[in-house]
Amino acid sequence: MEATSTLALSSAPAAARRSPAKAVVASCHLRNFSVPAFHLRTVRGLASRALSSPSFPGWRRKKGSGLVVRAEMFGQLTTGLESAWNKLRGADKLTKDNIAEPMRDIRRALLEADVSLPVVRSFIESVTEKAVGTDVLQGVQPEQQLVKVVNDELVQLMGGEVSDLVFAKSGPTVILLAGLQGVGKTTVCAKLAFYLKKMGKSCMLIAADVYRPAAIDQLTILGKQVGVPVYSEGIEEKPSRIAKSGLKEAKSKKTDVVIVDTAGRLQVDKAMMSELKEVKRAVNPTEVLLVVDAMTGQEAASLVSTFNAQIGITGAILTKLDGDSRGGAALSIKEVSRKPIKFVGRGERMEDLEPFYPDRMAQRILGMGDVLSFVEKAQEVMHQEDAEELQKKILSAKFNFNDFLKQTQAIAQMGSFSRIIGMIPGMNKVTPAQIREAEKNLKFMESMINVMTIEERERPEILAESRERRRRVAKDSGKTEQQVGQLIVQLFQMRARMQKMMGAMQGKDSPDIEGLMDSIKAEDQAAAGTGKRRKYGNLRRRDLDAMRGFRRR
Ligand SMILES: Nc1nc2c(ncn2[C@@H]2O[C@H](COP(=O)(O)OP(=O)(O)OP(=O)(O)O)[C@@H](O)[C@H]2O)c(=O)[nH]1
Repeated sequence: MEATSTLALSSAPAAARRSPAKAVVASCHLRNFSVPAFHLRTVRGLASRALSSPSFPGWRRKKGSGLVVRAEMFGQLTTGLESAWNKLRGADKLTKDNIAEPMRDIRRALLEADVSLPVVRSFIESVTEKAVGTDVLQGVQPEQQLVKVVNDELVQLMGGEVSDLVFAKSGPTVILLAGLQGVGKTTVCAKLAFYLKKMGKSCMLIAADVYRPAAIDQLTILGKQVGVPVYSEGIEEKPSRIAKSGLKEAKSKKTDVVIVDTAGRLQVDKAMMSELKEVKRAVNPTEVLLVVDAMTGQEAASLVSTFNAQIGITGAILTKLDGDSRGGAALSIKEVSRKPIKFVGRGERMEDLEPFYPDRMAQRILGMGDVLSFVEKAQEVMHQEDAEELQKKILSAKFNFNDFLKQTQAIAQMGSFSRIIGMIPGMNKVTPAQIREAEKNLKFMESMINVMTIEERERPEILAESRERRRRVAKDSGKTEQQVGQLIVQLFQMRARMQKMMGAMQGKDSPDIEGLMDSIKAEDQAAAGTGKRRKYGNLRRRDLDAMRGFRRR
């Protein structure tokens, strides 16, 4: 990684505290990712939506106050590492003496994250050696230099490069999945098929878990859900025979990829291993992937070693990363077993399986978000035309409730809020409680939008001007008139913010929304029964003008 990118990365969290959306864009630019401009706008739009939401108190707290809450995924490790950087504040270069204490913090943070001891030892050794031996670059703070060394070493520790699935040169690619009970094997079968389908591959699932009848039903249901055929012969036949016959059928149907689900056990035992060996012999898989649960920490890494020694595997799939606040498994698997993590599961939904990118993971561990995954998710759910249309609307101050709903749905399709937030630099410190609150708030807003007429959604001005309409929306959605009023103000605030950002990005003068904010605050405190209040309900003339696209500014 170049020095400039380190600087960009290091400054991203600070910038994000001021403006997460800007930081996302800046990170993309500075790090020289070839992200198309309209996607950047989409990202900015999504981020600004979040910014405008009243549900992120941490994002709009007063100037100078810090975010004080912990990250969800890998939060413990991120916080531990932060204390290491802080110890170097004020130093002018990295020396053996001044990095001793930060290195102790890093060591402690890694051990607390359940990274295996030999891995921690060699990591600390290597970071120390590289940090002390490096000349501090002009304009780079020593703590930033250390962050860079730690980042590079974390990437190496997790395998350096992304490890892609290998496909057979001819005939179906066979992926054999193994793993202990309950780690998420059956779910991964379907998630993987869903992922491969998106790549344009045809798939078939083979139900070779004959010990748990429910596993066959579960696979059949999930197969239907993702639109992939499931081959099964019930529980009487031997798994190796089922796998062989399934493969024969897949060949006859010219299926690209066959995924074999096998039985799990509570712990490693001889019977499971010999059965797996038999299935492996029967289908000669291209990939043998061990599914492990991230929450088991370094235990997952030793399981990968054991399975590799006994049956020979090609890689691991790490599930339940969404519930793992420590990170020991992700950091130990490659180093301990020499086998790469190929995919990670980050939730229960079919779309919650992603390739494992060591560099992105390192950035998340360092609290710098995962801009690329965020952009990719946005690209998946936002079509180019939608993004361009949205941009036009933002520029002409026509962003309406339909766009609001569309974006809310796009965000929902991107996965849970916590995942999205975790991907934005500097935003990994939003608490789960704040995220839940945000989700609740969106639902609350949606319920009011759902009862609006088509015209009202398209032209929110008519709602702002008619107290009758607001009353009706309030009544139909079971909310108060004031809540409907607030929602309308919020939409216009959003317009204002988006325009402001667009203006800033294009070097134009940006409209001042502070006035609008003040008037809203004043409105909240205004006594009922004033002339203006009677005319516009709880909205004022100044708000309305601001809403109509800053006509008077
Ligand atoms: N939060 C979360 N839950 C997951 C993930 N992957 C799987 N699960 C859940 O874990 C539970 C067990 O998953 P299964 O797919 O049934 O596990 P299995 O390994 O096939 O279990 P056996 O067939 O008993 O060996 C289910 O409730 C899944 O929804 C993940 O990445 N995140």
